[in-house]
Amino acid sequence: MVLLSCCVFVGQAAAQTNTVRLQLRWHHQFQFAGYYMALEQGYYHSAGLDVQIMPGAPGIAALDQVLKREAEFAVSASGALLTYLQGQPVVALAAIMQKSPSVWLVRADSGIYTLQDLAQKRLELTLSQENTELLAVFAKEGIDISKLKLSSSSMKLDNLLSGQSDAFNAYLSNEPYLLEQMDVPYRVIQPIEYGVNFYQDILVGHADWLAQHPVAAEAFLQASLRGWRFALDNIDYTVAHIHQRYAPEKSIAHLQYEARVLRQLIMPELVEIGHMNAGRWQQIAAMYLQLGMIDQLKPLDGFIYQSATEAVVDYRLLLKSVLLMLLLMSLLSFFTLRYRRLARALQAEIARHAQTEQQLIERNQELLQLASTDILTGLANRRVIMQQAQAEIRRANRYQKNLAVLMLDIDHFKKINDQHGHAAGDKVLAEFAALCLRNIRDTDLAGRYGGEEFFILLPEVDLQTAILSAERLRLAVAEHPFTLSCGEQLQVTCSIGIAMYLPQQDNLDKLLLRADQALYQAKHLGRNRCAVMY
Ligand SMILES: Nc1nc2c(ncn2[C@@H]2O[C@H](COP(=O)(O)OP(=O)(O)OP(=O)(O)O)[C@@H](O)[C@H]2O)c(=O)[nH]1
Repeated sequence: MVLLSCCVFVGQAAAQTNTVRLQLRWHHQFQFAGYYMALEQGYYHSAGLDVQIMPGAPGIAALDQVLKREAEFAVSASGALLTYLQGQPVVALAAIMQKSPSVWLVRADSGIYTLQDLAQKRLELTLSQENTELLAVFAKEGIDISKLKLSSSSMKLDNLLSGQSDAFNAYLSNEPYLLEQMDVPYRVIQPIEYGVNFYQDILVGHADWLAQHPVAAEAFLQASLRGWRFALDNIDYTVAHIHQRYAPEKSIAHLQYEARVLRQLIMPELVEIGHMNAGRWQQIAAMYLQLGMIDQLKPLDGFIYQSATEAVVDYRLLLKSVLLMLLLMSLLSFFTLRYRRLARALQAEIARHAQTEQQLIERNQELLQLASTDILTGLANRRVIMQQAQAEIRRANRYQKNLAVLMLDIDHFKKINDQHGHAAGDKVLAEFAALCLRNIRDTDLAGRYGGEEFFILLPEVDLQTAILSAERLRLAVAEHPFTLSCGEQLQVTCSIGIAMYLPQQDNLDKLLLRADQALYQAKHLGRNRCAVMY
């Protein structure tokens, strides 16, 4: 809705045609090239403006024409600020020349080299507020202006050439060329060399008119600046047009000279054409105060043009911003979707990796289990039970704890295999292992030593307890009915050798040997019994 109304507003602004008069400050020449080109290139027309460009002439003060409402705009000088400070409703819209072309022109044979040299000489000056910088520079150098020998300018170089005047207020882009054509050597004394640097060729308007026609004012300004950009980018074309259409009395070479000099003063490569700096205007105002041309300073807000159609410009900016925002949002959405898709894919990949890792861990655990477990009985295998025995020996040593071991062997196991088959033997072995586990403590460790031989570690158990445990185990086996798969039940007994770890003087081999000897003794004594080897 806002966008729609702003478009309508802009459209209306362009649809109206305003007649506008521009008063130049001098005869037609390249000095006003931008305005001619804005007209010739149709920039004014596109902006809904019907522009009439009026040349200046001796006796016509461009700024006065605006104040008298004889023109809507004028090309004036920095002196326009003085007019404003004196209370006139003048507004500066743009400063075309960043450096002023106003200079004192003297003959090379005059013996005049400095501003001080000029102080005693006869000076030809167009006495207008537009030329105040040529006087300001004297004041800045501490030279009393009231003592200067000023005479009103003849506007021609004749007096300078004949010696009736010593210095002539000239435009850097104009009179020097004429002297060069006449082969008259000359010198210029520029205010800028003495630190006085006024803007020059200021596009000004009447404050009231600007307030009443904000859209037309802004359109005129922008079209004019566009015209200037075109003119400076196309000097040959512009010069030819000015020569043909406006200033046939000026040669192409003269216009080219003018264009070259003014381009250096406009400085389009360094400064945006028309740029005005409030601080610099303040300095110019301060100089007027120093010269006694004004009593006091005042804010320059009313003098420096502020686009009253900023709303229009803002709407355009808003439109651009909204479009930019939409573009950014689209890009953001695109990347967000893409990111989400990538994130999902990444999450799936991570989950897949985690699952694979888990499977690997489980597989490793299985392998570890397989490597450490006896498959038939589920007990620790010989390698593991021996490692555990070593660890328990170290612990018993370090903490001075008891450690008992039991070596178990099923009696006449060969017969079981022989009479009932190897599978039946396996079943008995598995059931025997389960019986062992059920009859030892959680802290005890059981393993298959090999064949029908088993090994049990009893940490922190003294001999008495070891004997009781072994006996309990033996009885449990003897009383347990081992049931074969065919349903037949077997009575199985076992013999158990008991040995105690002897701190400081024992090792695993010696301990095992004693347990084995005890087992041998138990077998030898008739089986189904326990024996101890000390
Ligand atoms: N079914 C089965 N038999 C095994 C396994 N490991 C060893 N054996 C058998 O166990 C029997 C052990 O016999 P022996 O060493 O003569 O001892 P025994 O018959 O138990 O006699 P004593 O130990 O003197 O009471 C052998 O026949 C082995 O083949 C096994 O994993 N499964």
